[in-house]
Amino acid sequence: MTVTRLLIIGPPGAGKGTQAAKIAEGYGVPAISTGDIFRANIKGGTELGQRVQAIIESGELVPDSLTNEIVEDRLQQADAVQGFLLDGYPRNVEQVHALDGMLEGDSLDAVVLLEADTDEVVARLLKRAEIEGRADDTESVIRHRQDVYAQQTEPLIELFTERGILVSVDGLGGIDEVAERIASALSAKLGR
Ligand SMILES: Nc1ncnc2c1ncn2[C@@H]1O[C@H](COP(=O)(O)OP(=O)(O)O)[C@@H](O)[C@H]1O
Repeated sequence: MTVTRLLIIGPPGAGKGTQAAKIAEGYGVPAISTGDIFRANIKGGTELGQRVQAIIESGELVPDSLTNEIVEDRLQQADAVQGFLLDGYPRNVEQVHALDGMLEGDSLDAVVLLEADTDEVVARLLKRAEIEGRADDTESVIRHRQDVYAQQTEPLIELFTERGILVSVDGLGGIDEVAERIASALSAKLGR
């Protein structure tokens, strides 16, 4: 059995969620989004949802201990044995180390960096806010999420480059155009 372990990273609004679903389908693995897990819990009014709601609405990161625990549980579910595509996790160096521990010596096969220019992504997110009404899609929270990304998540680019698994893709363009770019860059990297 070929196990495919992937990660997609990029600034808020780069289109990770949309592309994550397509990549996951292509490789026959589940797309696991920490943001989606948190939002589902907020919507469902669970204890976890209540704990994270204010944090997410402010654009801060949920504490690592809590986030790591959620991902560890999710990776133990049956559908993740053949691999997975992580979206939105790990998001800082501490979470990378936690994930390394969860994988017990196995490693990610590739990390897709979806590149997007700040002004472009702010415009996209404000447009999405009108349609989906995500509570963290106001302009000031969007700007804050971008600062958090620059400070905490951007350092991972160098880390994954050093590991030789980073694949950078230009996120500008139509959904299908970007999806094709990712698919060809990934298959070149993975050889499948
Ligand atoms: N790995 C994570 N660690 C901590 N907080 C997270 C993580 N993933 C998601 N979150 C929380 O959920 C929010 C939304 O994340 P996400 O859905 O990935 O959207 P985006 O990347 O567009 O900001 C983040 O701003 C953060 O508060």
